[in-house]
Amino acid sequence: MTQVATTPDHFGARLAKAVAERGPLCVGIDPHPGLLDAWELTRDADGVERFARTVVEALADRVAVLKPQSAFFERYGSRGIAVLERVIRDARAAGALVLNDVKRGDIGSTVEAYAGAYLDPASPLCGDALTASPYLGVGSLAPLIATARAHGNGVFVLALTSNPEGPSVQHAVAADGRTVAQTVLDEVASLNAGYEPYGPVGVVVGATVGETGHDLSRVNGPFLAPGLGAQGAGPDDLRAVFGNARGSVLPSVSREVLRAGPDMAALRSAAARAADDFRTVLA
Ligand SMILES: O=C(O)c1cc(=O)[nH]c(=O)n1[C@@H]1O[C@H](COP(=O)(O)O)[C@@H](O)[C@H]1O
Repeated sequence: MTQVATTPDHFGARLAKAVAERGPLCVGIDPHPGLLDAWELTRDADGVERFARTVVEALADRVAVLKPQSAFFERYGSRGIAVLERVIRDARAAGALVLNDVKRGDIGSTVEAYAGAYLDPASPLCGDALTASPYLGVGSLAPLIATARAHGNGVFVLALTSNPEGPSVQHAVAADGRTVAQTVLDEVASLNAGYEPYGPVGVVVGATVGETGHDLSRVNGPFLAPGLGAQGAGPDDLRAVFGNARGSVLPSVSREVLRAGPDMAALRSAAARAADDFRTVLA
């Protein structure tokens, strides 16, 4: 876990390059039943496939990161998972980085299997990164970090989530006086030490969380910032939440952009507008 790689193709470098070229934006592919209705698609694997493939066709050649939310595919069983496989493959082929939003966390020996499923190129579900939950201990995620490093992929660890229930766990104070979230931030910082422009282990900090008093300055990794749009936060909140760390923020929106569909030109303009707004605030 102390190995440091600063080769240009580690995930931090790949993400920084994608953001520089395409703008600071991650678009979530979240085929909510209500969105399937609005797009006049069926609430089944066929509907999800049409939905997700439209997003990929409209956006994968222009946004930095696409983030399929796995549960919306899993709920349709093996056919839904097969759709997810194709979405991951096609989005990456069109040049987007794919962040598998699976929020996995378990004992280390099982985390090893998740690493094989989502971060090893031998798997049909392999993306460029995944979301992970640290509540079995950040150390339990070691197999994810090792597999990510081995293949130039990344991991985004939940720290200060965008939902209102998050602080009851994440602001809890541990025996050493730090909050749970600060412990996560500090452990991730040590995993990213020595990397440039930043390391392959990101953290999730919602744009909704306000000024929490946590120290974000040492993470040396990307910040995934959901909570924008449908959950109420706007671009200006990024300045308040991230302060001087805002140069490493990857804003993430799902419904706010997806509601513009199914028209592909409308999806593209919604994404372009969001990327422009975020670029201005994060500069
Ligand atoms: O890890 C995430 O992506 C995530 C973390 C978090 O703290 N809050 C959060 O909303 N998300 C995800 O980000 C997306 C937000 O969707 P919208 O509210 O529609 O933009 C959903 O897929 C959530 O599961």
